Amino acid sequence: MDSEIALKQEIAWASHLSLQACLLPPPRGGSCGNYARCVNQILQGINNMQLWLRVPLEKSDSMDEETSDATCNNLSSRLTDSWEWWNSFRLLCEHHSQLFVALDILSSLPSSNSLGRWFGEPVRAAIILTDSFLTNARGFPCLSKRHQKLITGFFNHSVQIVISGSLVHDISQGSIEGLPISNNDINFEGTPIRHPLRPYLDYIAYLYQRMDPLPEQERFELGYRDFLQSPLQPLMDNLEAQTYETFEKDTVKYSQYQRAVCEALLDRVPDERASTTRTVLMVVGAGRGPLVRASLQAAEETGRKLKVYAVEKNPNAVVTLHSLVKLEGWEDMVTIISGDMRCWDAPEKADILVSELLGSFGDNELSPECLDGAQRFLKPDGISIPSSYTSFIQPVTASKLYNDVKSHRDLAHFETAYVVKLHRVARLAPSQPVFTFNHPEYSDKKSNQRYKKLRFEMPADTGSAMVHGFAGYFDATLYKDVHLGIEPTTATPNMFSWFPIFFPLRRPLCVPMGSPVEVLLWRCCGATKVWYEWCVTEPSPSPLHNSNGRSYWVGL
Ligand SMILES: C[S@@+](CC[C@H](N)C(=O)[O-])C[C@H]1O[C@@H](n2cnc3c(N)ncnc32)[C@H](O)[C@@H]1O
Repeated sequence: MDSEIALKQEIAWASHLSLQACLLPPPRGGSCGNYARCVNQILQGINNMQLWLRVPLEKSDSMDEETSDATCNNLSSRLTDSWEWWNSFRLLCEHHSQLFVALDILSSLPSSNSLGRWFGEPVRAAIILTDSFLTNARGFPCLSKRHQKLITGFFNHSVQIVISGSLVHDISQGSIEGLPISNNDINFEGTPIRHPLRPYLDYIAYLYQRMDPLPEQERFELGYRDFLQSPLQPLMDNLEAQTYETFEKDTVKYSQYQRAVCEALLDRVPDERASTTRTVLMVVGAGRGPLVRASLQAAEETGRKLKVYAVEKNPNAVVTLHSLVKLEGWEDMVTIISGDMRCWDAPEKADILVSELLGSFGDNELSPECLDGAQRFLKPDGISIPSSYTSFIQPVTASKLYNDVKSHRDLAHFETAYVVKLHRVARLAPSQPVFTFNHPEYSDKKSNQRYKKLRFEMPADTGSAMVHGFAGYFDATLYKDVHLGIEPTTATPNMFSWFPIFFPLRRPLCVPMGSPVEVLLWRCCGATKVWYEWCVTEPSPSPLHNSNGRSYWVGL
């Protein structure tokens, strides 16, 4: 019962001071269920108060103690890792969005995979005990390489660092001398004073200062981290000027396209015919013209002659496209077509078809359906850039995303795929390919419907984990060896046009250590829409998500 009394005292103190957060000591010898019940009452009773549950980053003796509570008894016999304790606790609190974790960092650390799980959990603070510090050659505190890496990871995830314990390093000789003295080190009489734990703080500050600054693009994207966005619908909707403007800033994407067009032109037109052959290239879904520019630059670079058709269905973008062609003096080379590529009656056939109709999950902006229409006017031996694209998924812990979806309190939001700059997530297993589309595709049996069953095995030393959904990516082959994509292991460096996609699960899936995760995904096509359905079958079945596209679909 000690811990319950401590808990009540802590809460009383915190609410008296109108604190926003309160750090809960772990229950010692008390009842786990009763403790959770108490926390639930507080979470319900005090609006907006955050409760930070203190969990050791190791197996803790307190967890093995006999308790009177059945839940806790079962728990203690099963527990091999403190994540399980936290998990049981948050299940008892129904994934409450105000319940957070403060991790006690001890001198030994679990494996990297085991640690990695915490980056998808709501960790607010890391409490480093002074006896976890090592001693460097000069007698000062320092941390092991693994601890340093962990702390840097916490900095990257805005986890507050707390130093706790007593001074266990004898640094009397070098205390003040040689170290900068801040105003906080001087008392009102001007005499230098130091907090006894100051050497530990200095070391943590040193680790922070040593970190590489965020690249400019990452800084720009800070506000998008873990923020759920609805995917674009460039076929059904007309994109706004601002959206095109953002696309056009991504020079990496266009230089990959330029490289692909260069290689295609060189393959298609040998040097001896370069001055006599004019290649017909069609940019389908030209937007405001960046791929037209990249194609013309490729022609100049390779010394090939080009005739370009720019097909675009968004009338607003077509206006800008006309201005661009006039401004650049491309009138003799570029013909603008205002209309939908699926029903355009082309006056001639194309040697090369260039498009960028890709979503975060590759086919989710309906590139397959659009290019099916466009391949009618590609020569039988013509080239499509991209020539193929594949989607990928992997299971993730993402408690913040789960709570954000849950906050809408409806089914539809749990059956929607979101575009999101993933940050506070733990990627639990390597990603695997889902659906592939090739272009052109002349097969009689051609269908854009797909079905895939995937089985993910988490590394054995991860332990148990919580899956809140699946992160999705794509990789596209533009032409031969030129690719672009966002799949984490092969992602095109410095390209920022796409964030990953996230398929949530209605009920978070608890995966026991060593159990595989089996997931089924469908791409379904109707007369007016395309949609995905998904479910999990192992370790325990989930409901089928988005049956018949009832919650989320992409309009044709
Ligand atoms: C993702 S944007 C790419 C725009 C531009 N190519 C770029 O890279 O910046 C896709 C463009 O294709 C256009 N689009 C989509 N489906 C189309 C269709 N069926 N026919 C013509 N244009 C289409 C959209 O209006 C949009 O401008």
